[in-house]
Amino acid sequence: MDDDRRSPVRVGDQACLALGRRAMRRRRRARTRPAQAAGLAAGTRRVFRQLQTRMQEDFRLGVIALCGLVSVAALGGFSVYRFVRGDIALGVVDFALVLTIIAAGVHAWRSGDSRIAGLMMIVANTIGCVVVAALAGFTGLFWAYNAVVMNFFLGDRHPAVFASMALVIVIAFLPLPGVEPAQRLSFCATCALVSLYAFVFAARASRQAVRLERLAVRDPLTGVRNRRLFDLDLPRAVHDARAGRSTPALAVLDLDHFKRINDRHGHDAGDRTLVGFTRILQAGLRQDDRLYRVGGEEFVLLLKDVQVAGLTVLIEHLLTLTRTRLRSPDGPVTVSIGAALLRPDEDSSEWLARADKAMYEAKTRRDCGVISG
Ligand SMILES: Nc1nc2c(ncn2[C@@H]2O[C@H](COP(=O)(O)OP(=O)(O)OP(=O)(O)O)[C@@H](O)[C@H]2O)c(=O)[nH]1
Repeated sequence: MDDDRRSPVRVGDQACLALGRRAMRRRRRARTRPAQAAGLAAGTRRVFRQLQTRMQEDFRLGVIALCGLVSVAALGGFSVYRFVRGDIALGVVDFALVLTIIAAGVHAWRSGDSRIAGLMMIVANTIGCVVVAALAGFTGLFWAYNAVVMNFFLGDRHPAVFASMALVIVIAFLPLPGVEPAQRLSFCATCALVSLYAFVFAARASRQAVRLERLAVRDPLTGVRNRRLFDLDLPRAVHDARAGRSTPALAVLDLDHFKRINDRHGHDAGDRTLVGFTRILQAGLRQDDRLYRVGGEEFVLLLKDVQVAGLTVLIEHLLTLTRTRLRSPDGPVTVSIGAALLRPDEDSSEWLARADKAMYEAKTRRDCGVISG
């Protein structure tokens, strides 16, 4: 009885000891693990995080990456299989497709231009399908269904429709080894139908995606970019500046005595003033300048390429535009602006804090701009 009661404890003890020994071994290994390995793991995690973020932001890049990976694995496998079986020509085609998909993926990742990469994959898919059908005959035709569906997600609808039509027409007339006319007809009809369904689905999905994207990044009242997008764009601007691609500046704009408009004339009058303000600002900005609403009556301008002189002129211009054009039921409205050019050694939050501080300095006088030194 005693033994029975003690035995689970003993087993537990042994298990604990074993766990303890394992933990000690792990700790010892961890102590001796070279710092390089830790650095490599951190680097890999960083790349995965970057990949995840970019794929979430760019729908097409996500499709290219995921479909690309699956296609590379599948076609790579087929390529090896074909070489082993002695189908050198088909093996070469599959291998060329794998290389094109990798090249397209790398291009999309490096340049951020997923459109060209998608187009490259559409062209490769279509030509690949035709060549495979011409070489393999009936069995080669099945790859076309894959390709036509993928095309609608890899690129815009127009090139995808064009590629699908071209594929069906070419297959309809191409001499194919061992393919009966009825099989060919059946393939062309089903492939055209699959393309049509893919087109309808892709068109709806892309409309929804655009709508959702707009809802996610735009301020519903004024239609300008929102705080969420600003939080994403700000570190990107710092990154671009570090890479030597731009000399950016930030300007924080805060309407003066805005509460008074709300209090005296109601919230709707305040809303109309905010909308009017954004219209006026947008009229005075360059195409590359980005305007965000980050709070109630607080806006931020992210300017891509600017120097102190240009920034001074722009701020003067915006102060004048607002003072002379923005009207509320309470009379003319003014704005206070604080700005800061990015310093080489600061991060995004330090940069924003400097621009914010400059705005609070401007607020002491109102209808005024201050550029952080
Ligand atoms: N109409 C309207 N008012 C808003 C909105 N968001 C915030 N507010 C109001 O904006 C006002 C901001 O007031 P304060 O921060 O005191 O600023 P202010 O009156 O402009 O004062 P100064 O900035 O010091 O000149 C508050 O009354 C908020 O209720 C909005 O979307 N619409």
